Amino acid sequence: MPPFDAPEGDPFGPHNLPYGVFSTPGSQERTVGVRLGDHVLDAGAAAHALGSPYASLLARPTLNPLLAAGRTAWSDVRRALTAWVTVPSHRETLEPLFHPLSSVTLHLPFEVADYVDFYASENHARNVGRIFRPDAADSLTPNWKHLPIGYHGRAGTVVVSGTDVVRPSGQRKAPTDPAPLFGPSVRLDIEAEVGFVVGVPSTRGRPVRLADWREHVFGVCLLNDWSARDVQAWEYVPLGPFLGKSFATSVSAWITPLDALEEARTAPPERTHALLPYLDDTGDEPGGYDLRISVALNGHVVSEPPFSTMYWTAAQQLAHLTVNGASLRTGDLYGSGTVSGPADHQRGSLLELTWNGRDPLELPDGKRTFLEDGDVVTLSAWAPGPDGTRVGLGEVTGRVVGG
Ligand SMILES: O=C(O)/C=C/C(=O)CC(=O)CC(=O)O
Ligand SMILES: [Ca+2]
Ligand SMILES: [Mg+2]
Repeated sequence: MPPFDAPEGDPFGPHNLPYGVFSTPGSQERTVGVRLGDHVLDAGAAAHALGSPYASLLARPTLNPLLAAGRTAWSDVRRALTAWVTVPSHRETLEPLFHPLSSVTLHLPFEVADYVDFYASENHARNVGRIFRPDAADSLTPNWKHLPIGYHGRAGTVVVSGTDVVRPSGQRKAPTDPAPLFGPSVRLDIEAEVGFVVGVPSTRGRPVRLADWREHVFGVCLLNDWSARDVQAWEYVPLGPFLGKSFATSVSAWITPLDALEEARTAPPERTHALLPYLDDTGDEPGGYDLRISVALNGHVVSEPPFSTMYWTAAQQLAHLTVNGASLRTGDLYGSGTVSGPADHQRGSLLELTWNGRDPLELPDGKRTFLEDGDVVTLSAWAPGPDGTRVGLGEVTGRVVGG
């Protein structure tokens, strides 16, 4: 077992070091782990063994204490971890604390406090507008370029990658149906998104400024916002998504710290409308991220959405989320919104990829419009890292089971 020798070019090399929570076979005990190659380092045990002051943040069953500790602690812990896994003299001490990934169970890495989901891809918003509101003069609603649209979701149904998703039941009514029907959704869909994990709380009544985003947000995960399109289309006017999106939201088991994504920072698309001062990022450091997402359905890649095309940045989303004085809590999670690029094969939902079922996908195992029971959806992603490396963002996967 060579845990210190993640092969050259491994997207989970020492330049990455994402955090998760794991347990080993036969043990109920969960603890914070850090991924290196295809191994997990028991971070709390490593801190103890090396006499590090960070043991109290890492020997915990969730990431919440580390999240709450703030940016200086985040950077210090990351620097320490980098040294632990790269300095040869630690090898003997740490070797027994590495576990093969295949031997551990990965858990939901943090206690999710509040969950918000945005709608920040212009390509996605225009596609959905055309599909859901074909008679509207503009595919974007009048507010879209002035504020990052979002809704508050259901934190208690956020599940970790690998958790089965039970097909939801609900009301639906197609325009041609004389009355609403009730039953299992017949338009179950995915949404490929990036999730942002809040570490440091904010004070009620005090909005978080754009410039302070990094003091609050710890890192990113991959997120699949499972959506029942038939339920959504019937229920969403006038208050927005409700039961069509609250039954399950899957997140990846690994949280990549922002510090691992420095090389991936990129400018967002040019703004076409002047922004109010609290959202105006003109002249700021680049607020976008170059994350390359891949969507696989039953093992076949059906889409490759580029996160760099997102119109609203995560900093603008947090500024907007708190501008009314709403406070943040450790463990708050917000989704970027479905990531769709301009090209057909860059769309982040089956709604768009099949144009609401009109144009089925041709897969080796048959045609597909929306999800069928037994289907497995896997989102994965990587970002450019230092010196031509890749930073792996892991994956979020889930299988649909009959309701
Ligand atoms: O435009 C609508 O009525 C609905 C849009 C969505 O379903 C999108 C959504 O959940 C937000 C997103 O992921 O972009
Ligand atoms: Ca969504
Ligand atoms: Mg959801």
